[in-house]
Amino acid sequence: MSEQDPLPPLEWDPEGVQIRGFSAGLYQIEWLLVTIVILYLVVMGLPAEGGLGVLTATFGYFGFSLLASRLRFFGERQRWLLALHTWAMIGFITWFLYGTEGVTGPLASLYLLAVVTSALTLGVLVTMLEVAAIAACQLLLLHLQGTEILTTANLAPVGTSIIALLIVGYLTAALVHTIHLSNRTLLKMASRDVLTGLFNRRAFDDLAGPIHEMARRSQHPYCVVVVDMDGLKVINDSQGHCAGDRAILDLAKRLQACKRSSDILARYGGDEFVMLLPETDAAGGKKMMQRLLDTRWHQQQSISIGVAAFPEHGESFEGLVDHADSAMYRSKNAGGNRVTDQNVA
Ligand SMILES: Nc1nc2c(ncn2[C@@H]2O[C@H](COP(=O)(O)OP(=O)(O)OP(=O)(O)O)[C@@H](O)[C@H]2O)c(=O)[nH]1
Repeated sequence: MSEQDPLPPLEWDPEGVQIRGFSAGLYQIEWLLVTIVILYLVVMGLPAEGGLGVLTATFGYFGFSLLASRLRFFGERQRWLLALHTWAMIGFITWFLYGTEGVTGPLASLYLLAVVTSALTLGVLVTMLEVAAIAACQLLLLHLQGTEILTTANLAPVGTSIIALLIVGYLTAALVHTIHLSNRTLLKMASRDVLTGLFNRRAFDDLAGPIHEMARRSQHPYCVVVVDMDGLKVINDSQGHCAGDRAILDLAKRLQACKRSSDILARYGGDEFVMLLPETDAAGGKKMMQRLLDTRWHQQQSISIGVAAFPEHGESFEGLVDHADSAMYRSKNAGGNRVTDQNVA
């Protein structure tokens, strides 16, 4: 609804967005892995024993990563697809090390690629489990090379590399977690009004979009209500801005208390509030706002209210907000403290 991007929509999930974005770019890490492996084979030559197996595994892995990057069947469970990629990476690296120089070779650090991929997307716990799996793979490699694994001297290189993987994995995952938290805080700040804590105008427009779409498809009604305080300037001028702020806060609380949980309430600006009432026609919206006007509080603080409903007063959301706004001004011009709908001439 709102044209003023680039703020993300309210239902924006920074973690989900990051995972989807990372999945789309994952092939770059896998191609880096394959490129390093191929460069190694070009420089060092194919191992005399099992060279064909190493080459087949390399191209097999390359084919897998190409295929897996096209997979979409995991849908929302994109995490599992990412986990599958990292397991395949660990499996391939282990196989490659087995066919070449084993855990003591320079390419043992390739496990870092799998650990960083996991830490960026799958969280601390899964990453630590993957490091444990890598430790098991390294011990298996030592064993397959015929090395006695239960000696301190032989375990030391594996221990050193596992500690490095643990540190990198843990710190990366912790950093990503902090970034998600700050993204959430920023999103909250960008979508809330500072004084009342209600949604701001942009957030309201974003939330209204899907509700309008659903109502349009099902032809179910919804109602837009514009509420404006009467005489806030007088309060500000006579009692000061703090009193004006208190009056705005008070109204926000009352509107909050009168709405249903599915209704959306926002501060549209200044002393103007807007509500969206799903599954409510104009008569229902008017009745609800009249109940609010009938409470004792409004004998002290006057408000003007305008109501417009979909589909009876218009087919576009923006049009309905305009209609509710004009209806609100008609309430104000008629003396305030009343609710008017779009039908009133
Ligand atoms: N205290 C306070 N005042 C605000 C805030 N936002 C806007 N205002 C002031 O509220 C006043 C609104 O003025 P108007 O739009 O004329 O509204 P009004 O005085 O309620 O008059 P009518 O709407 O015609 O009844 C302006 O003086 C704004 O500066 C706010 O957050 N706090």
